[in-house]
Amino acid sequence: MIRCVSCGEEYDDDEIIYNCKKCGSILEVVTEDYDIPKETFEGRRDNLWKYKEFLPVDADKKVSLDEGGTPFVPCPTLGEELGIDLYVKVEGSNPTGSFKDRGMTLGMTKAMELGVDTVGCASTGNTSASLSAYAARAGKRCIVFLPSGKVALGKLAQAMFHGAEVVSIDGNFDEALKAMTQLAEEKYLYLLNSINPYRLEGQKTIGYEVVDHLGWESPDRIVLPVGNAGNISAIWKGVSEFHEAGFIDDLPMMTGIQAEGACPIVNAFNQHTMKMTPVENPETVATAIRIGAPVSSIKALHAIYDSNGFAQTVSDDEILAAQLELARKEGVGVEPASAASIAGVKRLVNEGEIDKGEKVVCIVTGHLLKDPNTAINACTKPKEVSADLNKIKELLLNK
Ligand SMILES: Cc1ncc(COP(=O)(O)O)c(C=O)c1O
Ligand SMILES: N[C@@H](CCOP(=O)(O)O)C(=O)O
Repeated sequence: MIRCVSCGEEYDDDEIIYNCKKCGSILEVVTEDYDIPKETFEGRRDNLWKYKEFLPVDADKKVSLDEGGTPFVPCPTLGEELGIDLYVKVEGSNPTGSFKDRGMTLGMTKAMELGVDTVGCASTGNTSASLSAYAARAGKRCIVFLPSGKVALGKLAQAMFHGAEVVSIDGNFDEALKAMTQLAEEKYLYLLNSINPYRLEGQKTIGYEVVDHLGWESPDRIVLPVGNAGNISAIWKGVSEFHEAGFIDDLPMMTGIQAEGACPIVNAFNQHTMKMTPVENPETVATAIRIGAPVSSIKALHAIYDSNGFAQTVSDDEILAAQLELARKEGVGVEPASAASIAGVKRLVNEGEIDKGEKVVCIVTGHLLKDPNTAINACTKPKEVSADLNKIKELLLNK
């Protein structure tokens, strides 16, 4: 069953619907059976289908590239510097290099169940990269709208290479999503942005995996970048479900980080309101979260308020510095948006919002190679030398 998060109106699973017909708000899938012992998952392969009893599609008919089961990596150097117990959940290790694959395996499996022939999305890059791969796997037509000139190279290459029909929109992501949503409402295609509640059912497994990694305990805090605001909502749903099922006693403080130039959720949080006012011209180096009107703002703000969490901005300089630091001190390569989580943790520790000794899990959402241009621009150019050993030694000595 699907339910409106605002008025509670209920809809059947086989109805293709993105907003409540009664009040216009967004929808969620209702998990009905919590009577499953956690031992059920023991000995299963480490991917998100390990938790199939909590997923609202038929796992035997899944469209899958073996997503989920991503590395959970301690960060002792950064953690010690900050005085916290820090971990990163490396979502760049998913098949197309971002957490979106978790959503797409669910979304595409649902698309097959519904019998649709065309799928689509608007994207700042990763959603389109993922959808195009899963559509190729499922043999479906795929249409993606991208904001012209604002998509990182790796992501654009993926969407094109997997055979999506890529349309470059002369406008920002929010405008592209509006146009794509209208197409979906006219039943031209099945929309697989995160307004689709089945997408988020896949992404909630990040929350499942974090507590599973920690030996069925909740961390004190989960920190992640927020753009269209689906992921923070999904992870909160995941940990809340495992709490409801009795697998964990506590819940994490959900902490969302946005770039200073694209921070409608942080603005709402600072005003203690549920009302998100869109940012007209969002701008940030972290193109993945260059979003001014997040569709899941209601769910995200609930996640933050209900978990006693926090929302914080970081500057582009802080994002780029954190990206480099994570790569050089811990060996973990992530794209700029993902590094916003680390930049946010640093700020919140310095401001005393995160306590010393807290167990903090940052969700690093996408791989470094998604945005090679930004990575290369952050480094000094390689030195050039002929293949002469003496010259090479001289160069290395004059480091
Ligand atoms: C790498 C990356 N990180 C973070 C986000 C933000 O996630 P959400 O839109 O679910 O808030 C996105 C896309 O939106 C992304 O591609
Ligand atoms: N960063 C996203 C923006 C769209 O988010 P979605 O979760 O609603 O699909 C992207 O990669 O396109």
